[in-house]
Amino acid sequence: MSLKTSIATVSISGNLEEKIEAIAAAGFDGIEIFEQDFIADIRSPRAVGDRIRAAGLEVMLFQPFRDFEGLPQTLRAKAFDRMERKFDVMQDLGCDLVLVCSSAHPEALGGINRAAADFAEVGDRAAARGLRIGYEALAWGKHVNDHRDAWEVVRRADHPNVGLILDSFHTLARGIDPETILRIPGDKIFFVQLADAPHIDMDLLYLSRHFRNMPGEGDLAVTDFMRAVMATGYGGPISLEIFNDQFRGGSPGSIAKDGHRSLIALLDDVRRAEPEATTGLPDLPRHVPVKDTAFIEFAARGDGLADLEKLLQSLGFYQAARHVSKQVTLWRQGGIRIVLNAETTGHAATAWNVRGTSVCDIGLSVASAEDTVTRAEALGAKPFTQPLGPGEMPIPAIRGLGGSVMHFIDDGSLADVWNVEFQPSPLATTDAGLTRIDHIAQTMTYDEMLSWSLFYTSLFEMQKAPMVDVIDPDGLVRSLALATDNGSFRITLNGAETHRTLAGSFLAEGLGATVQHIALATDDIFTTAAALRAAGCPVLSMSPNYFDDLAARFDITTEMMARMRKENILYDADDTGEFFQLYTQPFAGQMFFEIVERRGGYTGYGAPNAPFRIAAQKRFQKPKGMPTA
Ligand SMILES: O=C(O)c1ccc(O)c(O)c1
Ligand SMILES: [Mg+2]
Repeated sequence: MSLKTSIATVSISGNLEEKIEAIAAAGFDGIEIFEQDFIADIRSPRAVGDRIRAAGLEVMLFQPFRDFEGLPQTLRAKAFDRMERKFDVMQDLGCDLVLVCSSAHPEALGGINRAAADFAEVGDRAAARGLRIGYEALAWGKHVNDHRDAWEVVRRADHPNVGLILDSFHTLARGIDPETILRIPGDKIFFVQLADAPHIDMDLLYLSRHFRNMPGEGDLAVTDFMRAVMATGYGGPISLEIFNDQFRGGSPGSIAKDGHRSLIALLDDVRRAEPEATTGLPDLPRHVPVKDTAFIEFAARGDGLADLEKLLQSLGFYQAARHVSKQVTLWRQGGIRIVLNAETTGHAATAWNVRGTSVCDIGLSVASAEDTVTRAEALGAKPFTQPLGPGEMPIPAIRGLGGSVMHFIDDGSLADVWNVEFQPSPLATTDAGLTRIDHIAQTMTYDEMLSWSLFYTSLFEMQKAPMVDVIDPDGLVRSLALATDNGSFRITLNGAETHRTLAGSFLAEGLGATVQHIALATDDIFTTAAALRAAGCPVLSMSPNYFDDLAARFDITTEMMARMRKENILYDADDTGEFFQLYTQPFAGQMFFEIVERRGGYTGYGAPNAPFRIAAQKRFQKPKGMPTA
């Protein structure tokens, strides 16, 4: 047995035809017809049903039928008539299951037995036509707003054509323990809808209709919910029902693909947590634990290349090797590798043509590069290859953010790549104490953030931190941090809503999402800062007001305050430890490097400092009308 996947038409943008095409292309088995999408279409129910089947999809559910149960007599008779009309449509569509959501009608009367009697009667009418009814508890239903009550109605209706529909949003957003699902026999669950949502304290109807998102994109325990569903022996479809304002305006194709990716990742998690569960999903390698960032590659040429080399030198890097056959150099310091690629053909050249100096490739160290690419492809990522030049090794890779590339290096033969492909230069004698890449910050539009967070969390063993708002003088930027448990790989996603923010103008100028800054770790930021100063590194200077405020907020010794002011070192602290940061001035448009020192268990990114850092950076962007210190 294999679980079938489905998605409600309401989840994606476009007209019904565009939705059908996107859903079929993304690889779903079936579709839930949200009635509004059907009513807005000009085709007959039969033509729509035929079109969906021609696209290779099954019409799995017709929904929603509202305000059915518990009505007083005249309204009740009308509801039954209305149901007969919808049965006509369903038969023409070729769909045998309708979702009845619990009534929110002001005149609906309560009473489990009254509702059960309504369902028993409508069950007979459905049976006469070979149709089935599924009852779903809306979290804001007037009398029934909990799947346990909906199940009691279905149980008492005791009709083979009447079953329960579970929706993870309604159960989890109300804080109902998903383990309660284990009391329901799997064959009485007719359909399962899945949705995640962010943890925002607001009215549930509003949260549900505007902020649902794909499993894994929000904060609900959708995996636990699905585990419980599987443990009942449920074998029906699992379907996404995502009401989301951004998705309604997004690209149908990419939203549908994200949905499919989220279901595969979820089913894989469920199978690992509940080995008895048969999902029908082909085996795939587990979430990839990232050991470290192996390298970061820039596309750079001409003056841009010379500028970047100079900046790297001032940061304590040295040119450690040269590629055997390409115009590519390797720069090192501590455990950090930065590759500068000046080739005029291939991937880096394409990136340079589009964006100029930019990060075109990120290399990660993983246990198995092959497994990583296998999992990525199963989740719908695109593999990346390009013709190998003389002396080059085939390193597994996929497409990442904004058409960039991610390569994977493991301890097998690939670990040799630096010796095989590169000719070493003489060793440097000094450095600035930088040890490793602390994090990579990628900038994108706000609309792309959920998609990329799902990309990373579904492929790698990474956790999301809560989203934070960063105030730019010209608008809001949202920031979402993803990290492995031990901090071996950290990435921050910055979503810009307008082009006037620093992040937004970076996007507009650079033609889309990419790496905006790279944070490098040091064990002693004061020593590093002194080395940078001696080497002429262009450090970003902070406003004196910033340091006055720090002195007021934290117990920092006068001596340390003086050093921080002198070196432009920013500071943050929480219950677990301390954090020191400094920034370079912007280069190549608006990229920059950050230097960080973490003390104790601090795992944040200095978010409280971001508005002041951005303001300082913007002083470089706007020569006119800006006071200078
Ligand atoms: O928001 C609603 O009304 C609505 C309708 C149908 C559903 O299946 C649901 O979960 C919510
Ligand atoms: Mg639902």
